[in-house]
Amino acid sequence: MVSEQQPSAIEGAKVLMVGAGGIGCELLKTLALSGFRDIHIIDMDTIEVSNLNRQFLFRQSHVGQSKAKVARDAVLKFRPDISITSYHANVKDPDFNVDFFKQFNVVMNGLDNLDARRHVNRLCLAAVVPLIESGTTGFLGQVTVHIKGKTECYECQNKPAPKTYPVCTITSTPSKFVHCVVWAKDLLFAKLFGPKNQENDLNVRSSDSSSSSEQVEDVFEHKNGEEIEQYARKIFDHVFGYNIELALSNEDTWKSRGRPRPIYCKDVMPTEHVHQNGNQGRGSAAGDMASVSAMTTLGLKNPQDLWSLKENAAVFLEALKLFLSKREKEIGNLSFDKDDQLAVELVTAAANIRATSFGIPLHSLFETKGIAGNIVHAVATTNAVIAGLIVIEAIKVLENDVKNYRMTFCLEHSSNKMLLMPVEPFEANKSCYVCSETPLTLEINTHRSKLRDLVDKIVKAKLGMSSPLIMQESTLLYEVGDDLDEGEVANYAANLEKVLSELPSPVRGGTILTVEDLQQELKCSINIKHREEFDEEKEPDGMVLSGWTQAQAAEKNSKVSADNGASTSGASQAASTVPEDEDDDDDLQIILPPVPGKKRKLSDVTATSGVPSAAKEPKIKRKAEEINGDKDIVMLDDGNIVKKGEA
Ligand SMILES: Nc1ncnc2c1ncn2[C@@H]1O[C@H](COP(=O)(O)OP(=O)(O)OP(=O)(O)O)[C@@H](O)[C@H]1O
Ligand SMILES: [Zn+2]
Repeated sequence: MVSEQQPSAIEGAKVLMVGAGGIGCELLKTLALSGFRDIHIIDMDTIEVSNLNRQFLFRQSHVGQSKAKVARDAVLKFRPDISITSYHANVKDPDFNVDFFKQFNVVMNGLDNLDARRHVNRLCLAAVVPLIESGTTGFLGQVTVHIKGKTECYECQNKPAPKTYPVCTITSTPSKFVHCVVWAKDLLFAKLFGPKNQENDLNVRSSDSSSSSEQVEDVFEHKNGEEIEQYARKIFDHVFGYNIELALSNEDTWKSRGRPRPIYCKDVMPTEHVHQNGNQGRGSAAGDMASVSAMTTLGLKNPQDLWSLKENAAVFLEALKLFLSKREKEIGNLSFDKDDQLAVELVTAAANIRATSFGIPLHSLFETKGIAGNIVHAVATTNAVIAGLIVIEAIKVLENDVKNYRMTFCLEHSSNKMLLMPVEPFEANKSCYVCSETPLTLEINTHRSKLRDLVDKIVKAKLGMSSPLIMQESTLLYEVGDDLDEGEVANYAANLEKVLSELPSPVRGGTILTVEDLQQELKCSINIKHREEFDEEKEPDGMVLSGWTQAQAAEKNSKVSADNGASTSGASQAASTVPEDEDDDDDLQIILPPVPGKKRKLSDVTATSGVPSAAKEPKIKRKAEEINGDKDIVMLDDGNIVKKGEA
């Protein structure tokens, strides 16, 4: 595929890479060795020891240094004649605006989170710069090409929602270890260390009891003067003893399942023992967060060991006490982080104690960390293959070889003897609010919901805007920015706390709001529909946004997620999730639909001057198909590789 013209197209190109991690290191090396001479690279992170096994441009001595800079320096050693510009920064910084993006011929992502990917997608659309997007998860990976007016944008297809579990399985009837981990991480950890007064299903469970809800609140509150040891034991007894007794009192639940066993602290962990082996502070100097570890204090060394119930109880109490004594300032603002040793220790111990109650096999800290952090171990070879494919697509883009653009999926098991599946890019989704002007509809209780709810749950969380501006006709209701004067800041802060119908320019059913992010140059209209009631389980946000294709992952009466939000290495577009099935195994599984359907060619898209016509082009893109008569090549339903049973 090398042609006479390639060298000049490549040599004259100015390209931007975002992310210098697993894919990024491979990509920078491949770009440099393929003849690219002007490469810019943004990464906000510093090098960690855990990166060294696959991010081969980095060495032990680089730990703590900027990834973008070290990657640049490493590649310049073997290609000193080219220009590499590094930025140790977040791609969402305002400096990287549309004008910044306009200087590049192509942008390539090697990111690990949806938020940054969406942001780059919007800037590329606004700057009209081609984007090559990528992701890997273990052996799975994909590379997709997004060019305004020619292909779909990164957000034309919904991204899979994280796997969710029915609330009652997590709070009352766990049957797998993952249920205990989700309980420990999303309910218990969040209740102990997250924002105060949050609605939490631990409360729901407890308030089913005859005790007043006031008493329940008191259990988690660490009162002034209450000894840490006493507090830790009280929490233990409440969540592993009392709450299980409560669950048992609902006889109907246990007619067809094994009854759980309440576990009280005194039964497994006599007071004297805790005092004797308790927090002796070994290796956990105050102020040095990384070394605060219950395992270290208790002399437990191997993270792959299975702990006994007694050891789990000791770790639970010790970890809780260490949080209260050494990390007191963080309490109220913590969310579970797989890289936080003490958090993983507490969650492992809590999940194992709960698993013991329910007769579920116990797991080591190493295994629990993988489950809780949604970790799929990175495969260096997948990253290398994906980086190679990115460069191949970048070259086609630079040569305007439109007919040969491909998205390529990298599979774990061959399908029709193929491990790499090239697929013609899809046309843009006409109802995509990002790359088309389709208005959205928001059902909301305008008498109850505040502007803050709309900003946090819809504009930021769903629409992915970081610096939003909200307008009702010509009245600005909300805006963020450095250039606001004090009066404006106070005015917008006051608006946030008002219910929609009581805003200076009231928002009611029939109102059309304009929501805009100036940095992303993205603007969309939201038609407001007033609705009185929402189903707490199915519509936990108390509002429903529609107007473009909805996420397909089944919500299944659940708001408890198995994912902590940011995927690790993120073959986000390829990796879908499935609703929980009690019978599913924990293997990754790729689901290929039957070969069907009509094929859709990119040439059809370009033939309509970049405006795909629904009449000419039936909706066939979500089906597997043959391409160019090659029967060995199929594409995936929804462009998704479905990972089964991963949590
Ligand atoms: N908003 C952002 N701006 C700049 N760089 C980003 C942004 N978001 C993510 N990145 C970078 O993208 C890279 C993704 O690389 P990778 O998936 O290998 O993750 P990692 O953090 O290096 O490894 P792991 O998550 O497995 O510990 C990281 O280096 C990360 O710093
Ligand atoms: Zn789109």
